[in-house]
Amino acid sequence: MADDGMLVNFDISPDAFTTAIPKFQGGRWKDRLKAKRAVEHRAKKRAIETAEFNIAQTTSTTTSETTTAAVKRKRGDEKPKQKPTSQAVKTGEFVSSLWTRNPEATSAVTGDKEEEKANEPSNAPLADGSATFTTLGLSPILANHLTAKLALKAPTAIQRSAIPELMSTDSDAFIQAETGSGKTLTYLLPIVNRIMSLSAPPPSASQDGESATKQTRHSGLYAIILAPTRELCRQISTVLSTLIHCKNGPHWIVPGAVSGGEKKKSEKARLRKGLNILVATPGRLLDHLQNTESLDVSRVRWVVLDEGDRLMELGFEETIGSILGILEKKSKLPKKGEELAGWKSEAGLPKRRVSMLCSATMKTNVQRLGDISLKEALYIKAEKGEEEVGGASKTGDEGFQAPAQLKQSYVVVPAKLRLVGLNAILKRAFIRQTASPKIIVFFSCSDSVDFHFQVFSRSLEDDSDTESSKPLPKPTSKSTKSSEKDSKKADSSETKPDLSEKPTKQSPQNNPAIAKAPHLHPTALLHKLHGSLPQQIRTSALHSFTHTTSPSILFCTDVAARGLDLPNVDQIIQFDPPFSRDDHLHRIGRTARAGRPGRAIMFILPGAEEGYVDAVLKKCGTPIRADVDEVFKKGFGGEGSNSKKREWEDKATEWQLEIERWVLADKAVMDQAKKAWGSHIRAYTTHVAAEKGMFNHKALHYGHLAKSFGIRDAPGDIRVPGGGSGGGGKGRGKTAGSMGTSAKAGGTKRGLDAENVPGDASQEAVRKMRKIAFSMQMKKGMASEFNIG
Ligand SMILES: Nc1ncnc2c1ncn2[C@@H]1O[C@H](COP(=O)(O)OP(=O)(O)OP(=O)(O)O)[C@@H](O)[C@H]1O
Repeated sequence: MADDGMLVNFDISPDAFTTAIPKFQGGRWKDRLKAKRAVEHRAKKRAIETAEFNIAQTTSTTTSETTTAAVKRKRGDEKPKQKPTSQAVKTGEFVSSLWTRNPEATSAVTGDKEEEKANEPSNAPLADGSATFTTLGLSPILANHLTAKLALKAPTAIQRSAIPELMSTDSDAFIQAETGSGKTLTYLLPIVNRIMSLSAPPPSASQDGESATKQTRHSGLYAIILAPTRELCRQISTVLSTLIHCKNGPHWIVPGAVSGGEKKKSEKARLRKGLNILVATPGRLLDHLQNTESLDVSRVRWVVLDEGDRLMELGFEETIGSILGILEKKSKLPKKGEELAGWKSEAGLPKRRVSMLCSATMKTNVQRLGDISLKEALYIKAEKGEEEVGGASKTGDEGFQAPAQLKQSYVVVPAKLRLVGLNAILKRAFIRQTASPKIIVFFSCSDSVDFHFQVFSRSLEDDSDTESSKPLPKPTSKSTKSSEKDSKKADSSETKPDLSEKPTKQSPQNNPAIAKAPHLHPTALLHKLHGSLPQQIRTSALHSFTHTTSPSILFCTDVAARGLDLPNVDQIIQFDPPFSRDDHLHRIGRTARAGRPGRAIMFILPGAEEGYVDAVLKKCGTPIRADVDEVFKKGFGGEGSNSKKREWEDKATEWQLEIERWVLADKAVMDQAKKAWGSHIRAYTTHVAAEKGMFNHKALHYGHLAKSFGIRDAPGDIRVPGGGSGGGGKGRGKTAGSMGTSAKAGGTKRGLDAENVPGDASQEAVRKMRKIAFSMQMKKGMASEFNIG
């Protein structure tokens, strides 16, 4: 039987409800009440179990339309003809079947060609011998360090195109290359090499006895690198320090980071001590430029804007404009034609301040950033070499693809089956890979990350002597040692990098963002990352995900989508769709880096969302459509074919019911599930206008979606904690369309609640977005569509 698509249990044993509750007489009233309640509780529990049992029994049976129609509740206020006995389960609560009333996919299955041979890598180091680090013009010390110590055999295509140019030019540059192609080294190597040259003896030294000028951390701040997130700042600082601390290298160069997440006082102290290269988030840098007197920017030669489009999306345009204005004002670089005493020793550096903009994608906003930060810039691209910016064909982003070796796929999964689908895909990944896989799963909002983290890290039924009850493994000895070494380095020596956060501050054992996932794999470690987590927890979770030797999964929002270089990620799962084509490219770009293989799969709802395949996925590669039945079959195991009873359907149903019971049993979990459901819907409304046709929240089936969060209540009965009713209307099968705007009104939108944006970036960006959104709302009288995830 069904209610607008929900199979409701009418087949519950009459005993469950008709068993008379005995009258309790005698004794104290408290004891009588206790005994009565115990009996009522047992009766209720039995009813739920019977209901679930019946559902499990009927899942594989096709429910005939005639039967369902007879009991289908009409929309609107009309009462159902037959009062569902499922009220015994709980008023407003329904146990619906997973396998009925699901919309069908409209596109055809391409087949499960996942094992097909991958294309040749497009972002790998060049294997044709056309270039070495030495032929690019780098000093033998650096070149040797790259090959011998860092085991980089050859430059990548973008490095070959850009490094020789950046070694000699005083021109601004826009560097564009696909994800994982080594853009960080592309801009860092020329900067470090040219600063290094300051301490090398001048070419005339042997004849006239001139020696190199002694350089120290006080010689000047030569380069500023701006990145949108703290994680990225930290990552760039680490790469920088590995370059500087090479044998016979430029040990006097001191890099440092100011990106928030620690006391401003300690950042000020670090700046006062003197730095030669500074990595920063824009907000924090502007703050120091305005308030830290000891920050001397008069000799800055390079300003790098890494992840340019993301900087713009986060609303940093104004901040960057102000930073560039201050740098211009405070600069003491000789003007054109001027020869100032004391500058001769800096002959190897650019004579003017050079700006560089890096991005894997190029949207209009990056061009806008180029307009405010670049002058007569070189456009450097991996394939075609450098050309002047401005050619129409070079500025479109249509040509930008995912790395060629990345195997892309999608699976069309109806809303009700999303949670079991995720379980199946994760299990399948562990079955497929014998070694320790690393998997990243992207969600649209932090509440959803939190809920799913709880689902997959819940303990086993009897976990007293199972793996899951054991403490988390300590980080590998190698990583522990390196962390210790890092902290010692940063603390002890003047010439060592000043990384602002140490992963060792929050040990994995007591980090709430790291847990075991015993249901997926006995030794799997589950991590979570989103902007609402404290910085130390985020840093430690990322460190654990990167260094653990156990199978490892990361549940995250788009905070991990850009720039992060997490080694050896095997698979990306886009459980929630990305918010733009660029987000898609950046998310899947966390795998298949520097020539490594990788795979990415995206969940798509049947219907309008399938339009995303032609509109976006096919423009970024050649995606195949995975067979959803195969996914379930492989993930849950068991026999079955389309004509016979499918064993995996029963297994998936059992699993889903277990989750629903688990959600029901604990109010905190239930609240989390409801919050996640509400936030998921709100996030869905923030897709960019151009994609609204495919991601139309009015077409969402709230009831089916609730099931995928383990919630049995009808949408109208779901009270989202802190956000009122998620539904706004009564009825089980309400779609968003019939619910007006209540889902939006329930709380902050995805883009405005800082969940995807870390640190001071978040605060600043969110403040701005709120301001803009507010003024837009005032103008339009409606919610605007900001999307800063
Ligand atoms: N020449 C090289 N040979 C081998 N590996 C390299 C080379 N250059 C860089 N790498 C490695 O490639 C990985 C990706 O580099 P990087 O993070 O700079 O990529 P990216 O182009 O900035 O990517 P994204 O656009 O995603 O930020 C890093 O692990 C880096 O160490």
